[in-house]
Amino acid sequence: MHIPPSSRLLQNTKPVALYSSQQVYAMEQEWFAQGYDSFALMQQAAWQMTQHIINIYYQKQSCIANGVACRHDDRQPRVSIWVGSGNNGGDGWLIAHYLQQAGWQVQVITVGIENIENSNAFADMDSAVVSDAIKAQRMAVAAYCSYQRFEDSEFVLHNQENRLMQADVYVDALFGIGLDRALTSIYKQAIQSFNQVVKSSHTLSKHALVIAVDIPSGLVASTGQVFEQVAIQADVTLCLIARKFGLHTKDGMDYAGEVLDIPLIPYTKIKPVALLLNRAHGLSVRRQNSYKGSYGHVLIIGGNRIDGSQGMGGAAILASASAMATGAGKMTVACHQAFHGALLTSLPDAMTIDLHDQKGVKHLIKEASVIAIGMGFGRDETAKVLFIDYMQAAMTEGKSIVIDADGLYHLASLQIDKHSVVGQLREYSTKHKVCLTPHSGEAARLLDKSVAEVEMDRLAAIKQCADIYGGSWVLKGAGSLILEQVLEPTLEQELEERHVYVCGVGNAGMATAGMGDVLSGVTAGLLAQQDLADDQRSLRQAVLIHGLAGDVLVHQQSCPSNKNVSLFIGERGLQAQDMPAAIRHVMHLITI
Ligand SMILES: NC(=O)C1=CN([C@@H]2O[C@H](COP(=O)(O)OP(=O)(O)OC[C@H]3O[C@@H](n4cnc5c(N)ncnc54)[C@H](O)[C@@H]3O)[C@@H](O)[C@H]2O)[C@@H](O)CC1
Ligand SMILES: Nc1ncnc2c1ncn2[C@@H]1O[C@H](COP(=O)(O)OP(=O)(O)O)[C@@H](O)[C@H]1O
Repeated sequence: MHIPPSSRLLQNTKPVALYSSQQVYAMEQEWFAQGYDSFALMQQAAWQMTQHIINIYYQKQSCIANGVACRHDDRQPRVSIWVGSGNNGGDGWLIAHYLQQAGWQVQVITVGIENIENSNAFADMDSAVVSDAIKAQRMAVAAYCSYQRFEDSEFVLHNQENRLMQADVYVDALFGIGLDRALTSIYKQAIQSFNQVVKSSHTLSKHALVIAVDIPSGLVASTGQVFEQVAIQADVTLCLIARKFGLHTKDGMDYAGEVLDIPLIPYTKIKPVALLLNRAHGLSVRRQNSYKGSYGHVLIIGGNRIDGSQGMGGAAILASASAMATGAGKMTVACHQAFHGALLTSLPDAMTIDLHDQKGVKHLIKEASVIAIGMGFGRDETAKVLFIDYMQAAMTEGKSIVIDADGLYHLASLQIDKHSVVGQLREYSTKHKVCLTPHSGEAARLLDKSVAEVEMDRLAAIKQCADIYGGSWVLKGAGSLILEQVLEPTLEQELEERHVYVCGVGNAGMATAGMGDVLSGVTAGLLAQQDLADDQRSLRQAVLIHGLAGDVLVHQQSCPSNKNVSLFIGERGLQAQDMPAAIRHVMHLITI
């Protein structure tokens, strides 16, 4: 369900625990070890999903006229249920059975099932050798649910466009959490046909409903990966037992639709792989008796121009404007002199210094409370020397540090050189705040991997980055991941695995140049404000404020006061330069 950002801002939405497939299997095993029966659990799952399907369908069909619900269409709904050979398919067979009992017209399409048993339906039901999926299939077949094999050439050739196949509701029970590798061709074909059949069922006045059992088939529950962009496009996902990590990061966000939980088994002690965050921490109001020095001094080091190549002054401008928009007290920008004029035109509140004035910049590092380094910093050898010099100065002075973009590029190359700065940084980050903000391309370089490898398992990638370099990390992208360093941890904290957070806000309008510079600015701006509590100026708070600001710009209903503040832009055409105004707005809305 799309939650308007206003509710994210104002409601007390708790973090949602997210789990991997392996963890959900472990929960099931814990449950069965207590003596509970697996087929009973499947029946319970299917029964609850059936009730949801009926309710969702009629809710969609109904309109409220003068407070009275009226239906558009009184004929029995048609449902097409696509089942695979595993337990997800078992759920599908039982849903077919229950919906047929409820009077629905049911058609089951099987994929990857060789033999459908239609005799001795209840024989051997208790035998351990009969899998739950087979038991479910036997029940549905014995109840005369009609079914058809997808593999039958007749189906593939004639039925895709056949109007008889069209349904009001499509249920995807091909794969659940068992999908762990790229799809073989028959499944790929089946998923593509499913999406096509759904599309051809849509009419001008009616949109067929797609419901995924547990997770849309094609989407990997533990990673959010979809292979070759082939997955079921669901309107609603009925998520069984525990919320899957893959529904909220990467491709999951494009395929899952609204996610409804069906918990089935009570509380588990298994620690989630991540927590989904939708809401920023409320900010405390400022003391009236305060001055600019109370809110910190941010030094942005970036915005370089290498002779004969493109300039990157915009990166420093965007980062500094965003840091100021969070409420930082003072700002100095160390950028190439060529950009000082442009910077002061757009941000007269900032002070400037030449990026190459090493003595001057190092003096300012002493003065500043936070340095953010790397945005448009340049990647040549001279820039690398400056990077090392400024990093060492910042560490000597005990400053909070944000490293982004070209700063991360240099860090990766220093790791290859086995330069002492990397070790120093890891050690330093155990006592001081250091935030590193790569996207997957930058993370790949830092880990000496391909981008595809990082994307395949973003959770593993962010953990590896933190292990190698220390500090707090965000791995940017749809559903950014955040892993924060605990400063001077107790022995207990050291042993305990840290939480990874998933950012549940933000939108694809933010996939545009300069948005990362904005995030570094927000991160530095918050860190500078020492009147705020640790949670209020953490890296995850920065990522949330950044995402919420993007949402404020894209969703008109996002903030009640938008009527007066014309912030609405929409996804296409949103620019990084639009963000500071929205950041200010979010800062205001979350101040309590
Ligand atoms: N075990 C239980 O008690 C419950 C399980 N439930 C359902 O069971 C599902 C999990 O069932 P399964 O573990 O059988 O897994 P699936 O039904 O998701 O997958 C089944 C099979 O597909 C194979 N497979 C994986 N990737 C493939 C690919 N790319 N191409 C071809 N075959 C591939 C796997 O090896 C496995 O044999 C859950 O998602 C949920 O829907 C629910 O009924 C709740 C209770
Ligand atoms: N589809 C999306 N959904 C949510 N956030 C996004 C999306 N695309 C980009 N963003 C966010 O926008 C920012 C882009 O950063 P980055 O790729 O570093 O941009 P640049 O290098 O141009 O500054 C990140 O914080 C990222 O998480």
